[in-house]
Parts: sequence; C-alpha cells; structure tokens
Amino acid sequence: MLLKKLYTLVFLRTDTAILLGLKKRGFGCNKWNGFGGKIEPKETVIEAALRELYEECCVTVKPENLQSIGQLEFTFEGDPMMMDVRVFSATVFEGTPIETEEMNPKWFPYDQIPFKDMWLDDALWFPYMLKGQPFYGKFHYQGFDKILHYSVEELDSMEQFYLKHK
Ligand SMILES: CNc1ncnc2c1ncn2[C@@H]1O[C@H](COP(=O)(O)OP(=O)(O)OP(=O)(O)O)[C@@H](O)[C@H]1O
Repeated sequence: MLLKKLYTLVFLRTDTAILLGLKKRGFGCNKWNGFGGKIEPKETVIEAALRELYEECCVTVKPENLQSIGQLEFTFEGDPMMMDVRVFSATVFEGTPIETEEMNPKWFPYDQIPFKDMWLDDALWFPYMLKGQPFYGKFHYQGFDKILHYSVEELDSMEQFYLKHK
C-alpha cells in the first residue's frame, strides 16, 4: 500500500524574477527551492502554505492572493511513502524576504534559475508553472539524484483536478 504525506510549495514572483530559498537543513538541504513543508494536523493546505512561507522567509500573503498552480507526486524506490506536494504561486505579498534558520532567500531573474542546484524534477515542471499553466507531475526517483520515470500533464484547472482527485 502506498502511504501519502502532504506538503506545500510556494513561489513568489514579480514580472522579472522568482524568489527561491537555499534550504539550510533537512530534506533538500543545499538545494534552491520554493518555500514550504509538511501540513500539520488540523491545518488546511492554504494555512500550511502561508505559515511555512512566513516561517521560512518572513513574507505574508493573503489567502486570496495564493494561486494554486500544480500538483506533484514524488515516490522513491523502496519507500512506501508518496510525497503529495501542492504548488502555489503569488505575485501580491507583504514584507521583504529575509534569511531564517531554514532558508536563505534570493530573487532570480527568469533566465538565471539555478536548475543545476535544484531538485532534478524542477527543470521538468517549472516551464508549466512559469507560463501559468496548471499541471500534474509524477516522478519516481532512485535515490535523490536519478529519476527512473516521470510524467507531466497539463490541466484545465486545479479546482477541477482536485474535485476529481478527492
Ligand atoms: C523530490 N523532489 C522535490 N522537488 C521539489 N520540491 C520538493 C521535492 N521534495 C520535497 N520538496 C519540497 O521540499 C520541502 C520539504 O519540506 P520539509 O523541510 O521536509 O518540511 P518542513 O519544513 O515541515 O520540515 P521540518 O520538519 O520543519 O524541518 C517542501 O516544500 C516540499 O514541497
């Protein structure tokens, strides 16, 4: 049986750049990524996404300014746990990103995204996110540096997707 754990992943964007954070500890340490983490009991996905964003770079976003843009599923050879990652983006936010115990934030112009220092899967689904195209990606890893197989599907809308995948 496949067990599943929910995670959030939030990207702040401007017209010219995307905010990434260099993870300083734990899973994905030393990789650039969006801001997010595990959803705590009794929290909604949106609450978790906003809490993690604030904890990791001290920026606040109003729930209505968080756009659901993708769904990612990660499995790892030999591990029964599936990571179910809800991806969001926001262009309206308050505060200036600052370094925290978990993340060191930095704005990257869209043509300078540091894919070689990110999860391998990122390069495969970022293009959808960057053009605002809702997507559903599945990736099966062997270890953390090799993708054995994957798929990325374009969706009409995240709302419709979640209605069908309750
Ligand atoms: C395998 N390919 C992947 N590609 C892109 N992003 C990935 C990812 N795998 C995990 N992620 C993201 O990495 C964060 C981990 O969060 P993680 O540190 O485990 O959670 P949390 O902050 O709750 O941890 P603490 O227990 O407080 O340290 C979380 O945003 C999650 O969506």
